[in-house]
Amino acid sequence: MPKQSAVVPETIGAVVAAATPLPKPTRVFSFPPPRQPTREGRLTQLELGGGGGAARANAWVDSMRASSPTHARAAAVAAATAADGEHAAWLVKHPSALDKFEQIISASQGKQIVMFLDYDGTLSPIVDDPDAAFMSDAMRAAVKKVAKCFPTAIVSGRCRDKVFNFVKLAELYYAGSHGMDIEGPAKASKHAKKGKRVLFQPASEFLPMINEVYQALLEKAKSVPGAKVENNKFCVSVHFRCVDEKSWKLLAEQVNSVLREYPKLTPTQGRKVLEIRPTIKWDKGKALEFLLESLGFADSVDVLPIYIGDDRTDEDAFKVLRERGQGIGILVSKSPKETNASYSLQEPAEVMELLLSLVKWKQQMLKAHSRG
Ligand SMILES: O=P(O)(O)OC[C@H]1O[C@H](O[C@H]2O[C@H](CO)[C@@H](O)[C@H](O)[C@H]2O)[C@H](O)[C@@H](O)[C@@H]1O
Repeated sequence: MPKQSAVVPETIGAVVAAATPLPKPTRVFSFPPPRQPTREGRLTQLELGGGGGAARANAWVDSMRASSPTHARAAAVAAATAADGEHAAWLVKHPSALDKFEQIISASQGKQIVMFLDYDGTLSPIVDDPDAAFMSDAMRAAVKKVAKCFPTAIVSGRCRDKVFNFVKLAELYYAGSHGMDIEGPAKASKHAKKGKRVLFQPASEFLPMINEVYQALLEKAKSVPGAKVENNKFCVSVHFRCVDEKSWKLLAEQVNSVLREYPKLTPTQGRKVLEIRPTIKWDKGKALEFLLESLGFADSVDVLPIYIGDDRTDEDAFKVLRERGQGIGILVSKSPKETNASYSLQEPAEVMELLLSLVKWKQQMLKAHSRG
């Protein structure tokens, strides 16, 4: 009986990565001090098929198939017992944040909680049409309450304006385009004047290139029924969700053919999506650090960042928290996945439950404090 295996982010990359150096990142910014980009979920053009053509595009399509819920479900039916065992073992390593609420609360003793929330799959359910990924009013109300208690930021792969139009809460900070477009606080920032919000866009020089690639991908995707191309300002998403699986390879090859002309762009795999972005050392993890610094917590031990996300790109943020040895990463997933997060939640409904529990706890603390 085949064992259902966790989806390892490096699946696509590992085979070719050994032989393929990362493309040289272009330096377009100097904050914070650059580190090596993570390999997780990031594909070089060669891995996508740019240097080897069809064989590597096949490898990528296989990876997307293996990680698609349809196939995960089929495998789960075939190996239900093994999968249950595996899930139980995974939950021991990444327990439910709801079950371990007391543990989370005790980690926050004497510290300022700062909330970081991914959007798609975390605050909103995954749906076929990316333009219809609305969050519920109840979720919005929960996020609003959270933001009254703790500084709160949305960190999304979406274009910042678009994610703002979904969330519609002016009191939050927003990092769009996988953190490449940040509207953050200026209070404690060295980047702008006191009291004002600042914009930080480390990939701004890529704007013309991204627009060009968006147009080219739009044109190419026309030949693949169901394909959708989304302009996320500093990156572009090519959606496979509504494409017949038989045509995934064709779409991957179309993406290849465009990217071959743009060595400064890198594809990353998300949930039935390929995200094309500038090859710079910037990601959701860097955005988290930037926002913490802007809030005045750069080297502080008195802060507890909590990051909740569901996707491979969120791993960059989980990794930063793990490396800092500070903060709590929570992965939203119904199935076992290789992750740097410490805790898990199954779906957006559980995210909402956790947010409301945090609000309730904070309100009780304030009440107790005011009573003396
Ligand atoms: O960082 P996120 O806020 O999670 O954004 C990542 C991508 O999310 C969106 O795509 C995903 O959600 C869609 C709507 O549910 C779904 O149709 C798609 O298959 C998912 O990949 C968004 O459309 C992308 O642009 C984001 O990059």
